[in-house]
Amino acid sequence: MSATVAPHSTRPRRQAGAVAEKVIRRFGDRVVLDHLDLTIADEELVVLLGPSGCGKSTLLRLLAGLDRPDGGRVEVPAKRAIVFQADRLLPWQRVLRNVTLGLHGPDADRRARDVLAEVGLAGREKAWPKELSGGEAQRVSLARALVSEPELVLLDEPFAALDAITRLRMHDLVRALRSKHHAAMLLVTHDVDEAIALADRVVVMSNGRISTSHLVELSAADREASIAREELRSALLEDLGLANQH
Ligand SMILES: Nc1ncnc2c1ncn2[C@@H]1O[C@H](COP(=O)(O)OP(=O)(O)OP(=O)(O)O)[C@@H](O)[C@H]1O
Repeated sequence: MSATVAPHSTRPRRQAGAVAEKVIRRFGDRVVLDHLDLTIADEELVVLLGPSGCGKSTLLRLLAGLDRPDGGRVEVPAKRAIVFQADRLLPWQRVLRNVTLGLHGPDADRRARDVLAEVGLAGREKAWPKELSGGEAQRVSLARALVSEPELVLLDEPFAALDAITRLRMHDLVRALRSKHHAAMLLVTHDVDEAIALADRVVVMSNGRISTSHLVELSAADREASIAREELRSALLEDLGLANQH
């Protein structure tokens, strides 16, 4: 079966933040993605959960354009950004240059400074990556992703290496950035609580496909504590085969 990867911008009208249709990805004999379908609406934040090794990063890499499917169709906007678990900053460049990397134009520095201020790092432009905490380094990674105003942001376990308090601060930051940047987002995590805290929709992957999809129509307060939250949490744990865990 042939595979296509089409940037939206070649089409007259954009349908959604991203579309994966009947996507297949094999590594040797192993079929990791098996006719997977997923649509992400404009400005929607979808969280992807699934057991280790089920193919979450493989899907993200396809949507980022870092890999190609063996079959099916991937339709994504031309402007995309990806943030990984490890910050991947260039150690020999200061914070500002790490953010302007790949940016062109006379206002690149100003835009980078603005986004650094948004992520709470005003005044740290001249710092070296080795001088940053883990949370600060991931803030720089977010700034680098957002500075080009992408229409799709892919986040592969971006907060997994951070301590619990820093992680909660990063959730606040993602919520604040969303209201300003209006990108569609797909965030991979192993953390059901993180999924409920952030998602418009949580999708669960198993056997190479999206097996379930849950809209999260909860207020900010209800995401913290409510019966609906606990019901969603139980449903997600069941989907993941972790129903006996609390
Ligand atoms: N380049 C590759 N070559 C061969 N096998 C690969 C390659 N990339 C991924 N795989 C395999 O595909 C499967 C899915 O990997 P992937 O990293 O997408 O899983 P994941 O769901 O993101 O896992 P985790 O939650 O542990 O990060 C794994 O069995 C992995 O070994």
